[in-house]
Amino acid sequence: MKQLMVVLVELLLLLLDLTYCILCAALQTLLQPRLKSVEGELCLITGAGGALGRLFALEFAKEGAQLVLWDCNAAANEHTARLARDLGARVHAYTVDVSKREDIYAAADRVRAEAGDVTMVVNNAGVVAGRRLLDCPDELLERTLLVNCHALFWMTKAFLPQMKARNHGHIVTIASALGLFTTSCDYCASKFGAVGFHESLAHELQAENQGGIKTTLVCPYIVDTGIKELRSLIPPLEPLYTVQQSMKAILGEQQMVCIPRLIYIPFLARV
Ligand SMILES: NC(=O)C1=CN([C@@H]2O[C@H](COP(=O)(O)OP(=O)(O)OC[C@H]3O[C@@H](n4cnc5c(N)ncnc54)[C@H](OP(=O)(O)O)[C@@H]3O)[C@@H](O)[C@H]2O)C=CC1
Ligand SMILES: CC1=C(/C=C/C(C)=C/C=C/C(C)=C/C=O)C(C)(C)CCC1
Repeated sequence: MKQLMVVLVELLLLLLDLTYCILCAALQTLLQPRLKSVEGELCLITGAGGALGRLFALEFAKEGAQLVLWDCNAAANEHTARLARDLGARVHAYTVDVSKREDIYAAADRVRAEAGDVTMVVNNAGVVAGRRLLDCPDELLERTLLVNCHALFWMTKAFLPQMKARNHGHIVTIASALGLFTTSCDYCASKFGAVGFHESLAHELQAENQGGIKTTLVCPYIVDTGIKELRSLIPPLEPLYTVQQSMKAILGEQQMVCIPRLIYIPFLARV
């Protein structure tokens, strides 16, 4: 009799466990945003030879997008291109220094002629000087602002007109948690600029009824990509996890994503 009771209780627990799992799965499915398809989209990624840029390229390739890869590091960019082609993607790779406005415009013209109209831009290229203000050469400080912030203006001016003509496109800004609160001078200034740029662009598109053009802001905590200037006591994020979370936000056409969610705390405290 006692043994039968034990078996019954165990069966009941198993049933409860199963119900809980089914409810969780159903809730997750219901709450998950619909993810759009990027099959056939022409997706340009800057800094595609770097750690996150390469992973973005491979994720977009898996999703069926055609790729335009930009990086100032030709060898690293070509390596990403090869990996993406191995996944079956059509890839155009260009060596471009996005700190130079005229280089961006010239490369954009080449892309239009050789690959067609870009429908998605992932502004991912980024640098950091990582020195205290008074110890840092002016050129290094300037470079951070040019690559992380000014380039967003020129990239958008180069590719937004064709998106507007079709009211279709997506502009992604890879900023940083350091675009929401401060630690290092040049990097934070540039990433605050990136966040401000993203927010203003989103407002401008909304005011112009260009609802078909989406914008997504990505603000990750430190990622384990080897940028030695970005260190903290708390362990860094895994690059693949960071990119997969970003992809969910991009394909879900989310306005913004903080990775991890804890980063929303300083963001909300800002208001
Ligand atoms: N790693 C981190 O902890 C975090 C990174 N981010 C942001 O994510 C983005 C990607 O970072 P991550 O992958 O770690 O960085 P990486 O340094 O690994 O990659 C950046 C890539 O951009 C290239 N690049 C640098 N300057 C230029 C330029 N002027 N023109 C074209 N390409 C350029 C780099 O080339 P080269 O190697 O030759 O310099 C490199 O290939 C950046 O915007 C960064 O600020 C945000 C939060 C945390
Ligand atoms: C404020 C804050 C945090 C610290 C964040 C830090 C230190 C972020 C550094 C980010 C960097 C260096 C990004 C590079 O692009 C925690 C611990 C997540 C908890 C939530 C509040």
